[in-house]
Amino acid sequence: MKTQPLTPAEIEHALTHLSGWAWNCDALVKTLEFGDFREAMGFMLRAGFEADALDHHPEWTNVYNKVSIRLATHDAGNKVTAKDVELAGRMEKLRASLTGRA
Ligand SMILES: C[C@H](O)[C@H](O)[C@H]1CNC2=NC(N)=NC(=O)C2=N1
Repeated sequence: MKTQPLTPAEIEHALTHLSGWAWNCDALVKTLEFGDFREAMGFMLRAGFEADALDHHPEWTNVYNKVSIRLATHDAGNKVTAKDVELAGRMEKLRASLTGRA
């Protein structure tokens, strides 16, 4: 998998498949909202295992039912790579399956 930074055009294209995600010129970012703290923790546990399996780890914070996520690749100068796009996609699938929302 490509680990050099993606081009702006590649990132913009990836975002068309990642509903609610934004690119802040360094990272892919999104704040996810769950029904309650327990549901947010369920997401973090599952997403954490996915991240570890990919050997690619998010920066994230949790406040009650919200999880704010920032995805960038340290090994690529803290820029967005295909690994960030892959992890964002896996997180979206998990979020949809846990919340029942598309
Ligand atoms: C040695 C190990 O593969 C690296 O440190 C991995 C671990 N997790 C990582 N996570 C993220 N977000 N970026 C990285 O460059 C990265 N590198």
